[in-house]
Amino acid sequence: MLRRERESVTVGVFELCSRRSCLKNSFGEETIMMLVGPKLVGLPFRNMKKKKSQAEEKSKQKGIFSRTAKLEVLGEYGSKMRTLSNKITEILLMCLGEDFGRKFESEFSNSEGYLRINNYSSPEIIGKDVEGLGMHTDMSCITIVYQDNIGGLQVRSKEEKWMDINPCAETLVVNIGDLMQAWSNGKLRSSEHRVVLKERKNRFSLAFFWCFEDNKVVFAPDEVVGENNLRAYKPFLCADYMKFRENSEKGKFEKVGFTVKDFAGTKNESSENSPVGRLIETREVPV
Ligand SMILES: O=C(O)CCC(=O)C(=O)O
Ligand SMILES: [Fe+2]
Repeated sequence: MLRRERESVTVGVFELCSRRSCLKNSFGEETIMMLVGPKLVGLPFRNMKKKKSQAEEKSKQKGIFSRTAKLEVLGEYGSKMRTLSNKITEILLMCLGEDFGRKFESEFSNSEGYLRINNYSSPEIIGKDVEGLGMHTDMSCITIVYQDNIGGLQVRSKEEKWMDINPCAETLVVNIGDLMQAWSNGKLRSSEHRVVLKERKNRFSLAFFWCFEDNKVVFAPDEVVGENNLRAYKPFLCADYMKFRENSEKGKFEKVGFTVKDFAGTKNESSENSPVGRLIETREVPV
């Protein structure tokens, strides 16, 4: 374990986010359209009591989660995701350098998880590239995605080709997000991905975003940058990057002008070609 287990957690608000007009949630009930971004669509998995009642109240008003049981199942799922996120982070740190797990675990010890239910309603027309979720990078350190068996998640390769990440039983997809890209000085690359709807069926996924706390200053430690590398990102406050992305409609899906590189890049890109990045940016992890 990377760090002490946090207090147990129960609840979050789980809402739809999609560029399309998806109006039902995965339970077939009314769903609120929300802007993309973990901070806008979910509550962190903590401060449970107060947040839980707020969430239930809000859910009742909107006709979502009429039964507490659903919240509890999702809460349990979120709790497992927290544990898994810690383990994955530890492995990533180990990939970056010897003993980095022990040295830098504290940097991630106040991270928070946000869970989002994505419900893509069946497209009216199907074509090659009907996007349920346009190309984007996640703002998180890492994201753990569960997708149902419909398929459609794609990741963009270095050669700018879309590759299918096919659903696979008992398998989760792990994406590196922008915060980790900045913290690792570009050694771990935030994956560009999207969802295309290829079938006239509802598609459902759960995305768990593991993010630094709002007031964390994101800054790659010298050892992570490495003696012979230049620093690729200026230090920035996590919350400021979230705002940068969320405050702009374009920032949610447009790659150009709205990446962490645009926000905090120093134009020193030498370390961005590190072999580590592309190899572990997206990987399926059996659980
Ligand atoms: O629906 C999916 O498979 C991926 C969702 C996603 O990329 C996101 O919510 O950021
Ligand atoms: Fe994503």
